[in-house]
Amino acid sequence: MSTHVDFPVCLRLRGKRVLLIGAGNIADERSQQLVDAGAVLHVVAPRVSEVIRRLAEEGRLELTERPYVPGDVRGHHVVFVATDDRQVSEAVADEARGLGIWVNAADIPELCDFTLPSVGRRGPIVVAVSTSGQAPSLARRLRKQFLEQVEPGHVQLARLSGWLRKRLPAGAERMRLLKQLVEGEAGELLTRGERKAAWVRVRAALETFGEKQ
Ligand SMILES: C[C@@]1(CC(=O)O)C2=NC(=C\c3[nH]c(c(CCC(=O)O)c3CC(=O)O)Cc3[nH]c(c(CC(=O)O)c3CCC(=O)O)/C=C3\N/C(=C\2)[C@@H](CCC(=O)O)[C@]3(C)CC(=O)O)/[C@H]1CCC(=O)O
Ligand SMILES: NC(=O)c1ccc[n+]([C@@H]2O[C@H](COP(=O)([O-])OP(=O)(O)OC[C@H]3O[C@@H](n4cnc5c(N)ncnc54)[C@H](O)[C@@H]3O)[C@@H](O)[C@H]2O)c1
Repeated sequence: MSTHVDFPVCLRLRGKRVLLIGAGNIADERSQQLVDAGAVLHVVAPRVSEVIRRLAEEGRLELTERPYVPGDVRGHHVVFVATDDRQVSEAVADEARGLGIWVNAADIPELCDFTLPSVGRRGPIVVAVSTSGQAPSLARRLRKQFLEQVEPGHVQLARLSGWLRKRLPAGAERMRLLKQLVEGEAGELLTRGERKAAWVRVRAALETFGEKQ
C-alpha cells in the first residue's frame, strides 16, 4: 500500500486562467467552485450540462462546445479533466505536463499533479479532508462531521479577526491581540453566541492597543 502523503494548499485563483475539459456531472460542481473562487474559467466539451450552460449564458465562464484538441491547454495556469474517456484525460494530462502546467484528472490519481480534498464551507472557514487518495468516500463523511463542529460563533470570530487585521498595523502586538481574541474570553463568549459581552472585551483590548509597543 502506498505510504505517500499529499501536500495541502489553498489556491488563490482570482483572475487566473483555468481550463476544465469535460462538462458532465463531475465538471458541474468543479466549475461552480472554480467560478466562485474567481477563476477565469474556460470549459471545453462536446456535451454540456445545464449547470455549465447556464454559467456560460450568465457570462461567468467561457464555453467551447467541441472535443478537446491538442493546443487547448496552452495559456492556462491549471487544468482539470473530467471526461468519461480515459484516452482524452491522458492526452490532456500529457499536454499539460509537457508545458509544466498542473493537472487534476477526476478519479485518475496516476494522472494527477494534485488531488482534490472533500470541501465544506461556513463563511470564510473551509473544512477540507484528504485521505491521501486512500478513501475519498471517508473524506466526504469526515468532512460532513467536521463541518458540523463549525458554529456561527466561529464564523463571527473569523470575520472579526479579519476586520481587525485590516485595521491594525501588523506586528507583535497585533499578533498577541488576535491570538488572545481567539484563545481568550472574547472568543469563548462569541462561540457561545454572547456577542455583546464579547464586544466589551474586544473594545477594552483595542483601547490599550498601541500602549504596549
Ligand atoms: C473527495 C472528492 C473530492 C472531489 O472529487 O471533489 C474526491 N473524490 C470524491 C468522491 C468519490 N470518488 C470516488 C467515490 C466512490 C467510492 C470510492 O471509490 O472510494 C467517491 C464517493 C462519492 O462519490 O460519494 C471514486 C474514486 N475517486 C478516486 C478514484 C481512483 C482511485 O482511488 O484509484 C476512485 C475510484 C474510481 C473507480 O473505481 O473507477 C480518486 C480520487 N478522488 C479524489 C477526490 C482524490 C483523492 C481524495 C482523497 O485523498 O481523499 C483522487 C485521488 C483524485 C481526484 O479526483 O482528485 C470527492 C468527494 C466530494 C464530496 O465531498 O462530496
Ligand atoms: N459522476 C459520478 O458520480 C462519478 C463517480 C465516480 C467516478 N466518476 C468518473 O469521473 C469521470 C467523469 O464522470 P461524469 O459523471 O462527469 O461523466 P459525464 O458522462 O457526465 O460527462 C463526461 C463529459 O466528458 C465530455 N467529453 C467526452 N469526450 C470528450 C472530449 N474528447 N473532449 C472534451 N470533453 C469530452 C463529455 O462531453 C461530457 O461533458 C468518469 O471517468 C467517471 O467514471 C464519476
